[in-house]
Amino acid sequence: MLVPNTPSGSKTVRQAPFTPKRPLSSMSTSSTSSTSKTATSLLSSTHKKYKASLSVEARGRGFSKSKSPLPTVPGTPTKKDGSTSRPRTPVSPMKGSESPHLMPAASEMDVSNVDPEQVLVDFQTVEPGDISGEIDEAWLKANGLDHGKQDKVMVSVRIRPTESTSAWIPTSSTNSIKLDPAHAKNGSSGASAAAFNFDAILTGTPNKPIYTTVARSHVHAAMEGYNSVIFAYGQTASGKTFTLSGDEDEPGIIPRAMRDVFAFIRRTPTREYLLRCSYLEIYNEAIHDLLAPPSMAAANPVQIQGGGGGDIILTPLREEVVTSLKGVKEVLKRGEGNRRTACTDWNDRSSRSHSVFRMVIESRERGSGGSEEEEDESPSTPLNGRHTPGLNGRATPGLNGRQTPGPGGPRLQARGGRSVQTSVLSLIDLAGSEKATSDKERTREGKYINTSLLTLGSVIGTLADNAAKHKADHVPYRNSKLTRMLQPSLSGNARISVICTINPDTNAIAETMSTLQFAKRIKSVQLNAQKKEIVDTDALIERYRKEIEDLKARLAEREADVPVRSRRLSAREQVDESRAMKDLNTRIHQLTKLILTSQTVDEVKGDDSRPASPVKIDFDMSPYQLQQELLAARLQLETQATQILSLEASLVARPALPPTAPENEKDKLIAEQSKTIRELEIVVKGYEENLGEPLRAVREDVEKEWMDKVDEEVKKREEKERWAEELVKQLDKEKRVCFLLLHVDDLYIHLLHLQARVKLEEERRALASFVSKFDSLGLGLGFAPSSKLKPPMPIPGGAAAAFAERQHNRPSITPTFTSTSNIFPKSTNMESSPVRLDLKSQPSLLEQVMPEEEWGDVDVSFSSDIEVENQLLPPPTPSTGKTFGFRKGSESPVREILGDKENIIPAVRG
Ligand SMILES: Nc1ncnc2c1ncn2[C@@H]1O[C@H](COP(=O)(O)OP(=O)(O)OP(=O)(O)O)[C@@H](O)[C@H]1O
Repeated sequence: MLVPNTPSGSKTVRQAPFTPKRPLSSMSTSSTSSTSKTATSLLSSTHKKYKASLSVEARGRGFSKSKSPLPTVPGTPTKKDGSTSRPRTPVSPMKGSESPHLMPAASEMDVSNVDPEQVLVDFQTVEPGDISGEIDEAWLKANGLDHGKQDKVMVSVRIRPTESTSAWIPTSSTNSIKLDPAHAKNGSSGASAAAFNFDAILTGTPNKPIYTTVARSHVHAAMEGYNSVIFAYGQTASGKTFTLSGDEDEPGIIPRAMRDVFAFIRRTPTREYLLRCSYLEIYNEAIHDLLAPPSMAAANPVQIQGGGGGDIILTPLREEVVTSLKGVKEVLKRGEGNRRTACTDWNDRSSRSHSVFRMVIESRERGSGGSEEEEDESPSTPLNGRHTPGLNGRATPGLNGRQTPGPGGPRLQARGGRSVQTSVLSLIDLAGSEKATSDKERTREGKYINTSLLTLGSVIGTLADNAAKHKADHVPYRNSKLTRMLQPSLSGNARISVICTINPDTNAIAETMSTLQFAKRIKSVQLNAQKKEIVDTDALIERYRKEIEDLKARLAEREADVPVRSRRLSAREQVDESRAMKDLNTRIHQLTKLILTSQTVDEVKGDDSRPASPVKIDFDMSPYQLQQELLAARLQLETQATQILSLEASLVARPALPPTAPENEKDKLIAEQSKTIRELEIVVKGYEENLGEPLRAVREDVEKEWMDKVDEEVKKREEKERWAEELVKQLDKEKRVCFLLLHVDDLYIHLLHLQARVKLEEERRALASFVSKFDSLGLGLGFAPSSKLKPPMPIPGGAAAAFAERQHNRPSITPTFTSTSNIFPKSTNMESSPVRLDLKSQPSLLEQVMPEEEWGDVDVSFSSDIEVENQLLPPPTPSTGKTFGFRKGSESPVREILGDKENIIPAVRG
């Protein structure tokens, strides 16, 4: 069994997924492998627990790695977690945009925004915490591990720990590895059991020995002015990202290298440094700037342009100046957040792109700081109390005539005869070669990945052949973006260290064999890295002139070619073309200014350090170039407008999903919904065109025809309503008049009635006076009670008494006024017969309560009647007649019936 390469006594606590509960130290002691032992002893002296908080950079990716079990590899019968979580949508490269701190719109440390002279780092400015204390210099020297000085690519193999049986036998003493004979030709795989020899065979989980062995010398070479490239190559899930980035517990090569950079500066008091970082990825054969805001990165993929002498220019590529380890961590974190990773059949967070982290290191000797000349030349206040050496106004735009202009070019100025060294440290995490997966998107990515890796393989193969046979065959660098980008390094101008990661499982023998073949080929590539240094500042002007001429010639060539080419180019390519021309033009402009400025120091300094304004117009541009600029700007605006619209539409169309829903489900649903929306839009459009229009026309015709009729009907109805209203009003009026008439009738009858009474009263009085006269004359007929013997005899006052008696014996008479019509039928002559006898003794009209409302509008009241009667009648006298009282008791008038007539006598008041 393969054992992790952990030194005994090591305090490293991280456990490989395959060794869950056993301390690594105990495992190493139980090992029977001689190779492990060798490696263990080799590294034991350097192992201390790495306590630096480098985790920030690696957390995003490392977290899942440290927690997830070691994934199986292609060919493994069971897929990870039973395939339930597959396939997952790749993490969007724009993910970082969700987090504002991950994606600032523009970094203050963007190299175009800072004055390089103000961000120099030297041994005094390096924080003690930024220094790697883990490297034992003495141990390094003793073991002679400075492979960076060799002219060959340094090739190491790292074997990922496995829980199952390893098919490979590593021999650390000879740095070789071979297939277990049980699995060799005679075995199932059909592969050869021949041994492969490399610079180092590495096993185990700790990343520190890996850094020390395969990367540190190359990082130092970069600090000393050599271009250096370190990359990890291997099949998917073999441990490339773990090796380069690592995780929280085991920081990988990148974080360790950055710490080492600052440690190096701290140890080098004679120099000062300018550090710039960039981070990019190659995804599906397009290069994206991982430090640019996502929208910009998506709209402007990075282009590779060939510089003079085989150098390349990457544009537009953001470079961020870093002055501390913290700054590097932030840059790394931002870039990692934007990397494309996805869950594949074999790896939870498989890198779907090749990622390249670059650090441009410029340095120059520190000045004495005390000379008068330097004081004069450097009026600006030095950063962090340090003194910036004197300047002679010369920038260092080109190195050996081959230095790339634009991004990546030097910013530091060579001063006072002191040279500026420039080098680039590239740390590359390649995407893993893989078999077709169960997911379409992954398979498509896999094709791109495999193609570029194949191209890398054939480039390396040709280079190796050329080196072995002293040939100069064409190297197909241009067949992929990866090889095109690596061209300057692979063609010899860099120190290269390759870590080939392998999965030792028996089911991955073919892939591992292929990785080892690649490692073998690249081992034989011949390198010849040179330091890049500007020493002779006087010669610079000549170089500038030459470079200006070259650039002008290239520009003229392109401009001459434009009319023909622009017909063939797409809009996008035209934009790129105009951008490239703009770059050339800017460079010419800069260089021209620099030459002039060599005599006018202040002017240069001001121009050079000021960040370019985005709206600054370059009046030296030709009309054609300005037109191209305009076109490019317009196109960009249009693209952005379309992007905004489509983003808005997607936002609106976004279906409601529970916030807990996994990303892949959301994406899937959004995609489905967008598809449905598009289909519906097409259907609606078709409907509108084919059916909607005719239907609308028919509806309009019908509406027009019927609208008049409807109006007419409405008018008629309104008229009828008005007529009905009038009628109701008329009826009301008539009803009112009838009512009035009715009461006038009643009143009239009442008056007649009163007249009749007055007349009767007069008659009664006349009769009474006649009777009393008659009596006074002695003619009154009073009769004594009669008998048979005695006939009746007149007595004095007898007539009045007889009259009274007669009155008394008369039946009562009650006038009835129940209703006018009842009392006085129309046919009745009321004047002649105003009173009638009521033999049934019905209550008198005067006894009835007359409802006031019935009299409401008639100005007649009882009181007035009573007034009239009071005036007409004498004061009441006791009467034998029948009397009827009003309801008001003693105050009520008294009604008296006299014979056939009725009289009303007012009641006695008080
Ligand atoms: N030496 C190691 N010790 C412990 N765990 C390891 C080691 N190498 C890899 N792993 C684990 O294996 C898993 C896959 O590793 P990693 O993501 O680095 O593979 P990769 O080669 O980068 O894959 P891909 O090409 O798909 O991106 C991770 O969970 C990682 O933590």
